[in-house]
Amino acid sequence: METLTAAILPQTIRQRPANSHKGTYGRVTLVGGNRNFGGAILMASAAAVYAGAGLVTTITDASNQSSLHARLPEAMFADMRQTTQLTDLVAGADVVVIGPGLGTDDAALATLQQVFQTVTAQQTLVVDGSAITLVAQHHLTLPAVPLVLTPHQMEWQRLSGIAIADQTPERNRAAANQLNATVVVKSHRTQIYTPTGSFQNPLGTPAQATGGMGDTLAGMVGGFLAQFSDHQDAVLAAVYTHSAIAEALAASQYVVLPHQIIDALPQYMHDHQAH
Ligand SMILES: NC(=O)C1=CN([C@@H]2O[C@H](COP(=O)(O)OP(=O)(O)OC[C@H]3O[C@@H](n4cnc5c(N)ncnc54)[C@H](O)[C@@H]3O)[C@@H](O)[C@H]2O)[C@@H](O)CC1
Ligand SMILES: Nc1ncnc2c1ncn2[C@@H]1O[C@H](COP(=O)(O)OP(=O)(O)O)[C@@H](O)[C@H]1O
Ligand SMILES: [Mg+2]
Repeated sequence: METLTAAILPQTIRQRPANSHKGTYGRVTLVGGNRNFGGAILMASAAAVYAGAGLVTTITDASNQSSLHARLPEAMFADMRQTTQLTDLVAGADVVVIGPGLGTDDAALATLQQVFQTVTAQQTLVVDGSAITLVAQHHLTLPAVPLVLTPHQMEWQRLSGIAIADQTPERNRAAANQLNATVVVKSHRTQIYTPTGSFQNPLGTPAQATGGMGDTLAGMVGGFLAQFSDHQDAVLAAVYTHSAIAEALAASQYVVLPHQIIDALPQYMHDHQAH
């Protein structure tokens, strides 16, 4: 297990070439947010935008449209129930993030299965939150595309069958290999299992223990993957950045809110890009 350091940041976060445009920085489509969990997909979408993704589309319950646009006019909206449009928007993305606030009812399951059938090996799929729980509950087969799973320990228990107390690096490594995915096992000291390595995040604070913190990370992972060509580095740098910003804010705050991490992203990435 390799411990991450700040070296992952300039190794990953490139200076933007002058001759570039929004297409250079990737299209991210995020799917989630039922009637009750609209905030989750809003935070994930905002994290992708503020991390620098070139174009962000949010596919969510129609009841979330005005709050999404009030908070995040940069994101495009599509109704999760309009299945033809959903297929088109998923097919057109470089990175698809599914799960924040998706819920686990029949409609959520149908949406997840449609996304799984649509994604191709040219795209990267980030599976988070409810989507992980649905895969576990319904024994779904994950699509054969580049995959990043971002479970917290309970979601990982559901998916891998490894009880939280038994989630050792050796067992986690074996389960990640079997899933043929990069797995970010989130805890107070998050571990990342990529196809070629196992990494420990040395950062993070209990000030982060608040709803929406993982939704925010999922959006950041999507935003980093869309922009930075080395996918392992993109995931590692997103995890590191999320906790590093939280630690900095926690020096003077009892709790760190997800939107505060999102707000801090552009400056943090500016300050830690390659020179
Ligand atoms: N504002 C919103 O709309 C929010 C929506 N959320 C969404 O709610 C759905 C359900 O996710 P939840 O994670 O809340 O529910 P889950 O039922 O999947 O997991 C939460 C349970 O896992 C336990 N647990 C054990 N180890 C843990 C660890 N290391 N980290 C986190 N939990 C651990 C918790 O105590 C809790 O009982 C997801 O789709 C999520 O995206 C949540 O993110 C909360 C905020
Ligand atoms: N005590 C803690 N120390 C460090 N990081 C924490 C702590 N508690 C939570 N986190 C981080 O917060 C995030 C929580 O993710 P998750 O449980 O999926 O939240 P949600 O689904 O509510 O958005 C993870 O990145 C986790 O590592
Ligand atoms: Mg979560």
